[in-house]
Amino acid sequence: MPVAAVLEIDRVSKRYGDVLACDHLTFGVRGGELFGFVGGNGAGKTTTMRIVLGVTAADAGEVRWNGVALDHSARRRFGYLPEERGLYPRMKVLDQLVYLAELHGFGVNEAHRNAETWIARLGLREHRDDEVQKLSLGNQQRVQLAAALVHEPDVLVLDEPFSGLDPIAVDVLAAILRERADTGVPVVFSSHQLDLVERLCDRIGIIRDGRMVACGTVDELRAGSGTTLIVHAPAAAAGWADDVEGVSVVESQDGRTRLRLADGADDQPVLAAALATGPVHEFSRHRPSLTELFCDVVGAQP
Ligand SMILES: Nc1ncnc2c1ncn2[C@@H]1O[C@H](COP(=O)(O)OP(=O)(O)OP(=O)(O)O)[C@@H](O)[C@H]1O
Repeated sequence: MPVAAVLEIDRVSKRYGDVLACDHLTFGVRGGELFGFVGGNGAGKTTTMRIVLGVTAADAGEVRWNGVALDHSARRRFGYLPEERGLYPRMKVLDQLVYLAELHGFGVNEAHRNAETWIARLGLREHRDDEVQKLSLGNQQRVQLAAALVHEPDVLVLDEPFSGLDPIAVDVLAAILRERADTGVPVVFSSHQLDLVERLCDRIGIIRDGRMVACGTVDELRAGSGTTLIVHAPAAAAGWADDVEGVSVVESQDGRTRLRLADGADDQPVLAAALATGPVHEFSRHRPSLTELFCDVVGAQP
């Protein structure tokens, strides 16, 4: 696979009646990268992934793989976990995975080998001869994941792959996705589990109303969010920081105040104002979590 392998979503738009599900949406996922695609309910994640896989047609824009607009044969090399899980309910797990690998051009022996490999990796050995419809939801999800992986795809696009998995399966899948990325595959997945996304992903894109509103590493997202200060001054009366230039109070409780420092503003006047109230037990800069960054970006007025 070329080093410059990249999946590009370029100014993709899609309208459903009054709803603009994707609005000139643009981002790229490089080979070897784990990319977390996050956004509130109805933000446009599933629509974007469907467009990437050709399940839904875009009104405008283009999706490219290695610089070339995607066509059917390129998409055959993609692994896709759709939101609407699409397995054959009465087919047995092993048969289903072998069948899917064969559909993607694998010979029968290789298809069997791959199917058995993913059945083992995803903890499905005891279910390999069960009908999919008889499995628990979490185990059906594991089969669906195996179905996305069984043909050794060049690109992975996974719509909420972690949903419904128990904590052990979450760890197994996290390791699998990292491993796939380490072989040069671009991996993009959506999730509402932001702690997991923060822990796992190299870069993250936050989508709101069909538009990419923040994209980068967690540190890059933090850099764009301004500085948060935590001050613990037990004797401070309410409103102690109101007259300090360049800060706004986010919340204040029991002498502990969280403040937002404007870009370029000096934090020392804040410390001086806090000391003027009495003892200061804590004065620190807070590194916001992805969940906090997400709430800032998604909760902000357009
Ligand atoms: N087939 C459709 N017909 C009409 N509207 C649609 C269709 N598919 C999606 N939409 C609308 O497009 C918008 C984006 O939906 P989408 O499913 O892409 O969001 P999402 O980010 O995946 O949300 P969630 O996190 O809830 O799964 C929503 O307002 C949704 O109602």
